[in-house]
Amino acid sequence: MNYHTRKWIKPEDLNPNHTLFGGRLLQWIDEEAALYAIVQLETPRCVTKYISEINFISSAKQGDIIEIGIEAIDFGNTSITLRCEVRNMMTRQTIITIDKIIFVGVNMEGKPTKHGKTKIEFIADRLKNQDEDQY
Ligand SMILES: CC(=O)SCCNC(=O)CCNC(=O)[C@H](O)C(C)(C)COP(=O)(O)OP(=O)(O)OC[C@H]1O[C@@H](n2cnc3c(N)ncnc32)[C@H](O)[C@@H]1OP(=O)(O)O
Repeated sequence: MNYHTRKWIKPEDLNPNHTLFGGRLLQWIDEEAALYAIVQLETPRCVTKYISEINFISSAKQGDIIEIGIEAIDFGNTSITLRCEVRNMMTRQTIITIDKIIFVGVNMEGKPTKHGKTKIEFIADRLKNQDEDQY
């Protein structure tokens, strides 16, 4: 699991109960997962197809720092399945787990397109392969 993104909980992120608003967290997760899918599938056109059960385990309060973790668990023909875990860096508790977030790569008409990917790729390896192809 890669924890690429950290967020600092500010007043505008809170619910009336003064804890992190769930909708805000889901917005952050959807964007982070979309970016992950875009990088892995190497296409800027990825749409969220399916999000499995969402389990809010603990919360965060103003001033806390949280980190969003995403990993790819399956590659389909046109889809990629991700898993997500968010944790509170202050309390070290897990805030949320989502077992499946499925993105589909689409063409200009919004129709699913085959991506040809089968495993997680790292940008450094892609750059290395590009360099090797050049020389
Ligand atoms: C990042 C964002 O904010 S995106 C905004 C929110 N998302 C959207 O607006 C997407 C709206 N939905 C759509 O446009 C369409 O449903 C599409 C393009 C995603 C999929 O179209 P469909 O005709 O359902 O596609 P199709 O049946 O060919 O399935 C495509 C893939 O999705 C998977 N899929 C389809 N339905 C489901 C489902 N209910 N659950 C899980 N996976 C599914 C299929 O298994 C297939 O994956 P694979 O090719 O890897 O085997």
